Amino acid sequence: MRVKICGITQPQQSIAIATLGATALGFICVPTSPRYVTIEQIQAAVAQLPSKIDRIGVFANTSITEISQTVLASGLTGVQLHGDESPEFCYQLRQSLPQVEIIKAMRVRNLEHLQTAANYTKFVDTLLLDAYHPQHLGGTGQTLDWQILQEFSPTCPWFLAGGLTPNNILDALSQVKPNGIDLSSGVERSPGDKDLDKVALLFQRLGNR
Ligand SMILES: O=C(O)c1ccccc1NCC(=O)[C@H](O)[C@H](O)COP(=O)(O)O
Repeated sequence: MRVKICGITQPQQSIAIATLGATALGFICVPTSPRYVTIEQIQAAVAQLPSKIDRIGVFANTSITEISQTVLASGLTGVQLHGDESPEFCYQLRQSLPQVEIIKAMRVRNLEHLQTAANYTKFVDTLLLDAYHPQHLGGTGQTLDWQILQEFSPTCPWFLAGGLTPNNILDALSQVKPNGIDLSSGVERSPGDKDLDKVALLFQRLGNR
């Protein structure tokens, strides 16, 4: 199973988290986020990472030009779209960045909204389901209603996100079967400062999953 730890801001933490078992690290490229990192900070954080670790830039409601420039300058291997991007936008982004993984995040409000995920699967590599919050785009610590996800089986791989912690991860995975999980505030001391003890506990609880 893929494990993405999102909202990395410190180079030493990126190496430590990869060593503990993360398969992907997420870098927030949304300027209003307390976890925002510049291109230079991403370059520093990925410089020493083994090449097998996916480096995902998280963007929201920005232009294809800005995303492409950031990806090319910082060596990101994937883009996570966390705003209100349309399927058409995902298609256009794929034309600009054909080698880069495109992840569309859905901030799930209800079952009806979840059904719109099917509109994206032709144009993206991966979906990510996060909790909806009226004021904040992500990193909120709010959990999804896992019960409504029990039947969710899109035609592309997907990540479960939203309020996951070392304490609730096994409960979540007993109810839903995603291809990957994504955690941010549940393994943090404060926004952008990851708690390596919590990250270690997460991987201990995950065992060989
Ligand atoms: O984390 C942020 O600050 C953020 C800001 C704007 C857009 C997206 C953001 N995070 C996206 C993520 O992938 C988080 O890992 C995801 O929302 C889950 O967060 P959490 O509930 O804290 O585990």
